[in-house]
Amino acid sequence: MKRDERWEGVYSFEDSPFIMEILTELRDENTGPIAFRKGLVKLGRYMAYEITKTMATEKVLIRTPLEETEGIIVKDRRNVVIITVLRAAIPLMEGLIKVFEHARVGIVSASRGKAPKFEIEMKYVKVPRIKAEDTVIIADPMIATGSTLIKVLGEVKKYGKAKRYVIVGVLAAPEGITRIKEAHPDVEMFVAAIDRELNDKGYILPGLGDAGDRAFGEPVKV
Ligand SMILES: O=P(O)(O)OC[C@H]1O[C@H](OP(=O)(O)OP(=O)(O)O)[C@H](O)[C@@H]1O
Ligand SMILES: O=c1cc[nH]c(=O)[nH]1
Ligand SMILES: [Mg+2]
Repeated sequence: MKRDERWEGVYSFEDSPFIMEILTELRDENTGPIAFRKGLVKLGRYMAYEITKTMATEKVLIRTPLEETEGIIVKDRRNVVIITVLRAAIPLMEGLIKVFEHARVGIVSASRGKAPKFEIEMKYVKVPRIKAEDTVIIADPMIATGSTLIKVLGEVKKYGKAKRYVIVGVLAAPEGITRIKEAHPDVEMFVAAIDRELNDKGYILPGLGDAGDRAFGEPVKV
């Protein structure tokens, strides 16, 4: 895990060869939907494992079959709310919940309109009560202009004040990170990698394309 000095509380996993190998497969245009979804699940799992290193632990006394000894529990692992941003976060959430198996889960739909406005349509919001001891993990693989997550965070914060707000993503553009940190300075961000820039259609470069379409197929209008 590597802190990015351009912002407070922003981390990438560019120092992890294994996470970078999974990301390489996701970026590759020859990777089909089955491997793409599996890659997102894997990234969710391994990034969640890394994030447990930032969580509070507590000493516990237990007995082995032979004697008493001291161990630990990752206390905050038990107080997690995962917010899944439809569509592309579904496989990422599947990976995250393997590590945060106690998590309550909120589902939020968000669909980004076209450039230059990138208006976010949010029709479906089902979020559990958020408590003071909770770590709220907002899962969205792609952080491009940041508009989606700014809106999602604004909505999620209505459900109670958490101990931590943590975004988990795959790729982020610098523009999006800056906008999110300006709107929500209390948010931490963990992404596999921070890419170069956005193109004029709001896609991350070099990126991996449209994560939702690559995972689930391109939707059509009827
Ligand atoms: O940072 P932003 O500029 O807001 O863009 C990021 C959002 O765009 C994609 O969702 P999209 O609207 O394509 O929906 P989908 O997941 O259903 O494809 C992606 O999954 C993010 O949620
Ligand atoms: O590059 C991008 C930007 C937004 N959403 C995506 O799925 N990909
Ligand atoms: Mg999409």
